[in-house]
Amino acid sequence: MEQTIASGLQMKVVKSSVSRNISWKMTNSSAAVFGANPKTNSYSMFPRASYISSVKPLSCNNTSTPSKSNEFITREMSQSPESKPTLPGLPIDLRGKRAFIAGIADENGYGWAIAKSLAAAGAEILVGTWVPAMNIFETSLHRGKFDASRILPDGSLIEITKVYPLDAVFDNPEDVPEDIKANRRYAGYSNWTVQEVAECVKKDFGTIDILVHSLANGPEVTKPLLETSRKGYLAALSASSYSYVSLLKHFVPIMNPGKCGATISLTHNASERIIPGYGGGMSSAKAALESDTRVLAFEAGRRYKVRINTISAGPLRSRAAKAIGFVDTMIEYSINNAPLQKELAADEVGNAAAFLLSPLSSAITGSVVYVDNGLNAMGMAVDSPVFGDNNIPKDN
Ligand SMILES: NC(=O)c1ccc[n+]([C@@H]2O[C@H](COP(=O)([O-])OP(=O)(O)OC[C@H]3O[C@@H](n4cnc5c(N)ncnc54)[C@H](O)[C@@H]3O)[C@@H](O)[C@H]2O)c1
Repeated sequence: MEQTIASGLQMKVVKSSVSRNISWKMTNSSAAVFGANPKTNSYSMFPRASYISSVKPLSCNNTSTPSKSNEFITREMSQSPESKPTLPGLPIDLRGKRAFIAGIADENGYGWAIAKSLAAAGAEILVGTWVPAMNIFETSLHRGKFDASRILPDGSLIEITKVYPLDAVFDNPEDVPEDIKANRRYAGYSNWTVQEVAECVKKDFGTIDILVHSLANGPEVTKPLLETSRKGYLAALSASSYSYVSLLKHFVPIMNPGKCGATISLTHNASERIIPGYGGGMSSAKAALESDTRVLAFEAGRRYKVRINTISAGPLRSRAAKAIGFVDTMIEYSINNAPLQKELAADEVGNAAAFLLSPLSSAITGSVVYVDNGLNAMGMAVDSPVFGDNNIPKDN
């Protein structure tokens, strides 16, 4: 029996009448595979050596028909170098696309990981860096401090075409107060309000295809909401939510529409669940960001054919997260309680972002996409000491 399971891909199903096992054999060569590499437990969106010459389902002793053929394919990859691809597979191909990523100031955050995934898929990378962090970021980049983290899956180093100074709290020069103008950390930089940065990008490159908002700031994040000042609360919303509205307002008009005109932001589950310690109005800011994602998806979709999504990411030891003060505990909590018991890697968020910013997700907009090992789906902390030795199933 032969079945076509993907465009042009032919698969031969050989059924043994004795064992009822089913083996799958690729005819007409092989397929590029996305997902986890079973040997290294790492994740990749790149075909590399992921070509199949012969595929068997892992455990189908008691089944007569395979239910998830793609899963079988992904798990049992033959990495034989002799295997030659004759079909292109299903790549995340962003060659010829230009991305602007707001919110990179070092190699440890989600913005950097997203930049790497987009670059690995072929996109040109422009970066917006918070003005006070600009000097240290550019210096470190040029001195090679990030070189070890610049390596892409094919061995090349990510190239950032241009870094723009940006302060996403200010829309245009008229908004900038005197104390900021006089601040020595802003001295020497110009054109860093959102409107000016968009104008500079337009002048330098004409258009972009992809916009990433990977920034947040809550000056009173360590304070409980009940103790947060009005000023602190509004500052959190200004830097972490309205900044996305402002970026879209100024950048969407220079975005190429269609399947690749896409933007994402990064949110946190504190928007919809109580996360004690994520204070200072930051939970409110993430709730606003998620609500805005839906409204903006409608407006930008109708007017500009641009897609707007947000990734609700699990905990990562970024500079911003360390400022909150308990990110290690959050990581441990997630490992103990999430369906997938592993530490979330930044590139898992980067790869999900690349998908959401690629034509492969051309019908997804207005969505909150969870990339958190499934923690958001839990309704109970299975490691709670109140359960003691009671019969709570913690795993299978
Ligand atoms: N790290 C986590 O555990 C986690 C979890 C879920 C969501 N997120 C979100 O991911 C996004 C990226 O954060 P991260 O954790 O990777 O930390 P990060 O420190 O790498 O990124 C935050 C960036 O925001 C920039 N920034 C702050 N104020 C700014 C301003 N006014 N204008 C321009 N840039 C400004 C900082 O310079 C920094 O580069 C944020 O939206 C954050 O809330 C993080």
